[in-house]
Amino acid sequence: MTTTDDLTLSVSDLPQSTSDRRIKTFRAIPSPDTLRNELPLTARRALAVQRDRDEIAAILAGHDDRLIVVVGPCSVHDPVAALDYARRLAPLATAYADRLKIVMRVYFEKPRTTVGWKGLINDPGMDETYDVERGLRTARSLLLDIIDLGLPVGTEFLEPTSPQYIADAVAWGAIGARTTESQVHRQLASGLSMPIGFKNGTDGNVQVAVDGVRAAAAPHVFFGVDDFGLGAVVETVGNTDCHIILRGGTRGPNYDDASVADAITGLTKAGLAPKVMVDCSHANSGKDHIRQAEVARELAATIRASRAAGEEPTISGVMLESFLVAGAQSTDAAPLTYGQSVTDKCMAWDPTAEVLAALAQS
Ligand SMILES: O=C[C@H](O)[C@H](O)COP(=O)(O)O
Ligand SMILES: C=C(OP(=O)(O)O)C(=O)O
Repeated sequence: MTTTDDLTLSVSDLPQSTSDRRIKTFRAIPSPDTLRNELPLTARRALAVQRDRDEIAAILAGHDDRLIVVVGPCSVHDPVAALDYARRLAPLATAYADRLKIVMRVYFEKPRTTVGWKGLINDPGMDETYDVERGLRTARSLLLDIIDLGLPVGTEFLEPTSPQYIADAVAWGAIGARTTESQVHRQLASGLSMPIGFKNGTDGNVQVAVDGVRAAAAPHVFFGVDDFGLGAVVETVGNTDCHIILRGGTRGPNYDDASVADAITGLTKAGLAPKVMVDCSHANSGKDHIRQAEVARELAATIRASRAAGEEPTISGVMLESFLVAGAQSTDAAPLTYGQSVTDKCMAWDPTAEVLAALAQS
C-alpha cells in the first residue's frame, strides 16, 4: 500500500515486498474435512477408538491394572510393511488383552535434532518431493487399516495443524522430548481427544514433562485452523488424561527405581497421578535396539516385584521401538530392506514377541 508520505520516495528507493522473502511456495492441500470424508472413520471404527482411549485413560488413572505397551516402528515409511507388522501384533494384543493394553506405534512425523527426513506425512517418497497431500492420505488410510485389525494406534503429534487430518483415528498420542516444553504443543495437547504422554526433555529434565501435563490439563485459546482449513481461534477445555514418559537424557537412562521414584515425587507435588510410562528406547537404551529388550525385562521384573509386595506398580506403560527387521538403514539405501527402520534402530519381531510375553507375565 502506498501512502502520501511514500510519494517523496524515488522509484529506485522503493523496496521489494517485505513479506515472504524466504518462502519459495505455498501449496494448497485438501481441508481436514475433505480428507476425513474421503477416508471416513465410520461408526464402528469410532466406537473402537473411543473404547481404546477410555481403557488407556483408566489405566493411567489407576482404575485398571493392566500395562499399556506402545510398540511399533520408530517411524512409518512403508505402509505395506507397517500393516504387515500390525497383522503380527494384532493376535498378541488379543492374546494378552487381560494383562496388556497393546497400542501400535504408528509415527508419521519425526522431530529431528537438526535436519533429516521428517516422516511420511512430510515426504512420503523420502525423495525430497514433499508430497504432503499424498502423505496425509497414506497416513490416514493406514490408520484405518490398522484399526480394522483391532489394534489401537498411537502417534506423535508434531505439526500443530496436522492432527485435524488424523487425530479422530488415534487412541493415544505423544509430545516428543524436543517439543515437550513448547507452548504450542501443550496447547495442542489441551485440545486433543485422546490421552497424551509428554516425554522428558532430551537433557533428562523430567520437570518440563510434568509442567507439560499440567499445562495441557488447562483450557487454552490459540491460533489454529478449523475443519475446513480456515485460520481460526481455537478454544480448548483442557486434557486431563495426560501423563509423563521417561525416555532418559544426555546424562543417561532414567528408568531405574530411584529415577522413577523422583519422577513420582514430582508428579505428586504437582497434584498429578503417580504413574509413568517408560520408553525403553532412546536414551534409556543408548539407542541400542538389543539393549531395549534388556530394559523391558528389567521393567517387567520391577513391576512383578511391586505386585509381589502388594503394591500398585507406578509404571503404567512401556514403549518399545520395534519393526520386522532389527536395526536401521539410511533413507537412501538402495534397495531398502523391507521392514527395517529408516530412523532409530528397532528391535526385530521375534525379540519383540518375547518381550511382550515377559511383560504379560509381569
Ligand atoms: O525417535 C527418533 C529420533 O530419535 C528423533 O526423531 C531424533 O532423531 P535425530 O537425532 O536422528 O534427528
Ligand atoms: C522422537 C521420539 O522420541 P523422543 O522425543 O523421546 O526423542 C520418538 O519416540 O519417536
